[in-house]
Amino acid sequence: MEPILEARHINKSFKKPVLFHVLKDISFKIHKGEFTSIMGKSGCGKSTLLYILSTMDTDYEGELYLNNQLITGAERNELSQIRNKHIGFVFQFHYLLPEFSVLENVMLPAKKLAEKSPEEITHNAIEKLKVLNIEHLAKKRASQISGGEKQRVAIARALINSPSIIMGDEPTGNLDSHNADNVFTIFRELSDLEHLSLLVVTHDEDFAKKTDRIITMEDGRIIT
Ligand SMILES: Nc1ncnc2c1ncn2[C@@H]1O[C@H](COP(=O)(O)OP(=O)(O)OP(=O)(O)O)[C@@H](O)[C@H]1O
Repeated sequence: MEPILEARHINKSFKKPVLFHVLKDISFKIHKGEFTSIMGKSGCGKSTLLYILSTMDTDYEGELYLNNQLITGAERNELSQIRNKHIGFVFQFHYLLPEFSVLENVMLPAKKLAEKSPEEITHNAIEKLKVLNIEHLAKKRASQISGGEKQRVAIARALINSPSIIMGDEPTGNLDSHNADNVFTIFRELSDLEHLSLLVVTHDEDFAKKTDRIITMEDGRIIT
């Protein structure tokens, strides 16, 4: 099976305040429909790696492939287009625009991509809200909904452009156990039913144990 995402020999160093080799020869593949978690002690390099995998940081050595396309070395505009189209993000903090409605928040990445008509984008956004069982919140302002609901809106927003992969940085880190379980169940279904790939950095061992694979990092390396 072809990988959705492949990292080949990724190395990264921070130059300041002193030279620090933070990622050391990281190589792995993520296949279609695979639900993978990344674990490791604080400071081992998880967020730094996710930043590179998500194409936000281009200052590294090695190669990164998305859908078999080499994206290392791509120009800023091209990278931004690739990111909007193929990668969905869910963070610890939802970063919704509080004064915008739930529907408008979900539509934003599709408007940015500008490939579809406003009618189509609205239709797709409502479909995503249905998938996440929050259609009834469409007209509410993001500031008026609960933390668990906000995270579901953030997931709907991550899905709007039908990405190949969802990347999460501590997506349940700010949620109580009930809402964290809900997020896990949503991710599990996206993986099992929609064959979406998911790559999630987490400190939550219970969450990680239920994923298909755990990548464990230590001191900038993958150890398992
Ligand atoms: N811009 C930077 N300049 C220099 N050092 C940095 C920079 N960003 C991160 N680091 C260092 O790189 C190491 C890895 O940081 P990173 O945030 O990737 O760790 P992490 O595994 O995600 O930690 P946590 O679980 O606490 O979020 C840490 O020692 C951190 O202090």
